[in-house]
Amino acid sequence: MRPKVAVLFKMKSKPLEELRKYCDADVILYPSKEELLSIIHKYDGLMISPLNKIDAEIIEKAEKLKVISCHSAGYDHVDVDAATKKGIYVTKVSGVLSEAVAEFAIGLIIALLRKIVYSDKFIRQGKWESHRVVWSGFKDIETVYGKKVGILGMGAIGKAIARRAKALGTEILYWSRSRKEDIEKEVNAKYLPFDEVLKQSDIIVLALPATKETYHIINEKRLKLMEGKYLVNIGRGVLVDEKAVIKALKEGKLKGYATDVFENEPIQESELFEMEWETVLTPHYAGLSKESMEDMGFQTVKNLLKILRGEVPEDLVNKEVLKIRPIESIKML
Ligand SMILES: O=C(O)C(=O)CO
Repeated sequence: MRPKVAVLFKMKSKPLEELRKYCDADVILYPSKEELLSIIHKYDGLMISPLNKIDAEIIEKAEKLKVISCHSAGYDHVDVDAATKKGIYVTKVSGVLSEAVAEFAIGLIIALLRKIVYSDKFIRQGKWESHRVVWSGFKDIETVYGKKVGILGMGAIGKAIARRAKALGTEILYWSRSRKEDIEKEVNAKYLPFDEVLKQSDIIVLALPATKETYHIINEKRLKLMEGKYLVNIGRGVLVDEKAVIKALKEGKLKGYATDVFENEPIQESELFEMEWETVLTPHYAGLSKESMEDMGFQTVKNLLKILRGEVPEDLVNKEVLKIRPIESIKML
């Protein structure tokens, strides 16, 4: 029997065609939790985006499920412990998104310091009455050139940001769980303790995954080390205590916050919306481009098919699952 797979996001057509060569695939776009709870028992495989939350309750009902293939580098939207206990393999994608996300991070940095988003709105609202309103009204616009950029998290995305930031004429400081001598050599990046990166950088970029250790890693106490600096987040919303960031922005302590990610997504209202000069906000799409989405779709399909063929993919997140349900016992293709 062909495996039955549910695709819960808008996947590009070519990878979907590839999937359909081997599996019966239902595309069910962003179902509610209730909807998912009522259908999950039918599926051998699940393909999801970061906006599809798969919690322990859903996993409990997933009687036949063997694999959850994430169409993302992050996998914090899946209860991986619950999946492992049930013998469900969880995979992510690696590499294919790094360039797209890094490019976006640089876009956020430039937009934040040069107020590009603010100015666009300014013109559209008919406020450009004279050159004077801009030249004497727009205060504290800063160049990126010559700044110190502190990158927190030096994985593939962090490195891709470092290369681009270097080309903008900045100095690179970084912290990561382990030293990355390759990037130190390549862009002369300086490895420092976490808090030193916060203290010594002008622009701090979060490129960390969401884990128990990184939850609210930028909190009220750490924001005190960041007075007069800019913060850019292309990791996950939960890396920052959003309330503390809002407070620091309101008090003029944090100079600006540009983020693609939020503590609760999709975000409908926030005090951040009112701070048009100090913030740049985008709806979690740093990885989205025609090129990256297709590459990512193929990798997500490849990971899923590998597991259904009884093979271990490189991008397996929960290696402990191999002891709970041996991979050979899955073989459906
Ligand atoms: O791949 C991910 O985890 C993303 O959030 C891309 O924006």
